Amino acid sequence: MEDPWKREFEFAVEVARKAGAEIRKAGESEIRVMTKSCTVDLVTKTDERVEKIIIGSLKEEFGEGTHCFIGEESVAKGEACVLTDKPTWIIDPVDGTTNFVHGFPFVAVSIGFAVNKELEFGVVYSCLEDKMYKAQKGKGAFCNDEPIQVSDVQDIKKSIIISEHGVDRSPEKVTKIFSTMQKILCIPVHGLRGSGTAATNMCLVACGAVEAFFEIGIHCWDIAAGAVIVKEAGGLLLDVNGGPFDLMSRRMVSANSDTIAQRIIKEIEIFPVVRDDALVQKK
Ligand SMILES: Nc1ncnc2c1ncn2[C@@H]1O[C@H](CO)[C@@H](O)[C@H]1OP(=O)(O)O
Ligand SMILES: [Mg+2]
Repeated sequence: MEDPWKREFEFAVEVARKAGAEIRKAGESEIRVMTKSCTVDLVTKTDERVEKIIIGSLKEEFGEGTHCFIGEESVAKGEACVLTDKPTWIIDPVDGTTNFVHGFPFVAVSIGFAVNKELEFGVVYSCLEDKMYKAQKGKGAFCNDEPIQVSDVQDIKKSIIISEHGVDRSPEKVTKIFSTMQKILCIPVHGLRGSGTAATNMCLVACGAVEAFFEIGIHCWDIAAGAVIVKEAGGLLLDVNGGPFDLMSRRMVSANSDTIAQRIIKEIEIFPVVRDDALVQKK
């Protein structure tokens, strides 16, 4: 079958590479840090500039009328975060901003593309490692052009699981997050990890370095691209309650297999979050 989104996919890879080069360069000079929702929710001029570069390049190439854009920093400034049937780019210019600010070496550019609310392709460029992860629906997943596959480990006791703790430090939420982590750690699993970027975490599931990554609180731009990459590498995505994955719900389990996913889901203590598409628009 003809590939209707080939041009968009190839362009996304090039834009991600260009954005990653900008991030690397910016990391060499002083980084000016600002905050968003709270003192640990960081943003830099680089996040804003790189998002402008990405969206600007895409608009120039594909026009503004037919394509829609959901970008982390544009939403922070009040743009809509609603997925329609139109071709929609879902962008995190700097995933792992806290890592970027501290020089912790995992920072990714994440570009997902959905049509009719279904993800068609995803590109994650882990720019400090120079790893380009990409996948198109039905065409497999790749890292630097080599095919990648999820791990075949089915025994949770032989797994490594990733989770993160987000930016909400209210004691009730932190208690739930750590209680879940404690229960999983004590199954026991081989280890718990976290790279500090959701997009990279998903690529670690996709290439078989870990068996699963789950989180409550992530946003659509953190995981849109990674979702395609995990699926195309043979993995699966679920809601944290075991139901179907919903990109806008801010809840996700990505895993190499249903067995591993269900075992983790048994332990997850769910707490409420406001859906991405329920965020109040400021514009
Ligand atoms: N409120 C939140 N809760 C959980 N994860 C969040 C979050 N806000 C951002 N993240 C993302 O989760 C990972 C670390 O927890 C990063 O990918 C980070 O993306 P960011 O660096 O683009 O903000
Ligand atoms: Mg992010």
